[in-house]
Amino acid sequence: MSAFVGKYADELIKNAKYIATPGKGILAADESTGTIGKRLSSINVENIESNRQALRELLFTSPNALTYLSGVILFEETLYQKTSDGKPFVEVLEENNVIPGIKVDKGTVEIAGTNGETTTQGFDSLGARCQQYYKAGARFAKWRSVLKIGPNEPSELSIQQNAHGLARYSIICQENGLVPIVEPEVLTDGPHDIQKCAAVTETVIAAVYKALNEHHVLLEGTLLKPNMATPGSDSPKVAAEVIAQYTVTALRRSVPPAVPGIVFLSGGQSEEEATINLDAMNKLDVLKPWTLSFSFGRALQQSTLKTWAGKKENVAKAQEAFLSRCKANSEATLGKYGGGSAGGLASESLFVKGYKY
Ligand SMILES: O=P(O)(O)OC[C@H]1O[C@](O)(COP(=O)(O)O)[C@@H](O)[C@@H]1O
Repeated sequence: MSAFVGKYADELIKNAKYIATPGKGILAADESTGTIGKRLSSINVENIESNRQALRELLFTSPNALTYLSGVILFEETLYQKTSDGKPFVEVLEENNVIPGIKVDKGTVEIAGTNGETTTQGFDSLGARCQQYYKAGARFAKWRSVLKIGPNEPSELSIQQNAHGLARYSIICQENGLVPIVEPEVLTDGPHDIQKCAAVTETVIAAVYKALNEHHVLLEGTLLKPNMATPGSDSPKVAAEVIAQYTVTALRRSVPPAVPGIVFLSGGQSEEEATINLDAMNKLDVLKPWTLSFSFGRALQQSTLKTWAGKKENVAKAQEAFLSRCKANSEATLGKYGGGSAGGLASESLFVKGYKY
C-alpha cells in the first residue's frame, strides 16, 4: 500500500507544512448559514448576507491579527465575497500570507438504527467542487465528522463509517490540490470522565489513520483537527496540565509522525480555557513529532462578536479583542502564553448541551 502521489503532491506537502508553522494557527470562520445564524442571533443581528459579510470583513481586515494565522477556513459564500472596498477576501488573506481554506462537507445525518449517531454528507460532486474551490484560491479543505460518547457509543458502525468518510474525502481533496483537514470530533456532552474521553479519542483517531492508509492518503499533505481530551460536560473540570497529559498521550499513541500538524477545535470551551489548554500541551516535556496548534471557531471569535454587537462604531474595539485572542493562541502554540489576556468575556463558557450545529 503506498500513498497517493499525484501532480499536487509537492504542493500539498508544502502547504500543509506552512499551515503548521509554529506560532501560527487557523481561524475557523466556516460556520454554515445555520450556525452563523445562531452566533448572530446571540447579539441580536439578523442572519442576512450583508451582516455575514460585515462580520467576516471585520475579522479578515483586523490590523496585525493575520500575522498570527496561517490559514482561514471559509464557507462557500465567503470564498466569493469581497470587502466593502471591493477587494476579494481571498486576496486580503493571500496578501497577508494566510492560506484560504474551504468547508466542503454538507453537515451530518443520523445513521439509522443507532442512538442518534451521525455520518457526514457531501460526497456528491465533491471532486468537481474541489476543482472550483482550487480555482477560486482555496488550498485546503475541512470535513467534520461527529462522534458521541454514551453507554454504548461510539458504536463500531459509527467509528468505521466516519473514518472511511474522512478517508474518502481526504483522497478526493488531494487529487484536486486541496490539503484535507481531517476532523473527527468527539463531542464533550455527557457525564463521563477524562479517561473515557481520552480512550475514545485514541480509538477513533487510530481508526481514522487505518482508513487513511487504506485509501492511499498522503499523510504529509494532511492536518488533523481533533477535540482535546477533557471530562464530559456533566463532570467536574480538571486542570489544564491534566487535559494536556491525556490529550498528548492519546495523540502520541494514534497520530503518525508523518502528519505535520494537529490543529485543535475548541468545542465549546471558553476562549481562555482553550488557550490555556493548548499552552499546557506545548509546555509538556515529551516528544511531540507534530506542531500542536489551533483551528478555533468560537474560541477565537466570541469576545470579538460580543464587542462588535453588529455596530459599525464598535468595529475597532472588536478587532482589538480579535487581535488579543490571535496573539494569545500564537503564544500558546509555542508554550509561551502567560495567561491574563482575557477580559471577562473571554472566560465565558461557550458550551451548549446537546448543541446542534
Ligand atoms: O456545523 P458547522 O456550521 O459546519 O460548524 C461547525 C464549526 O465547528 C468547527 O469545526 C470547530 O469550531 P469550534 O472551535 O467552535 O468548536 C468550525 O470549523 C465550524 O465552524
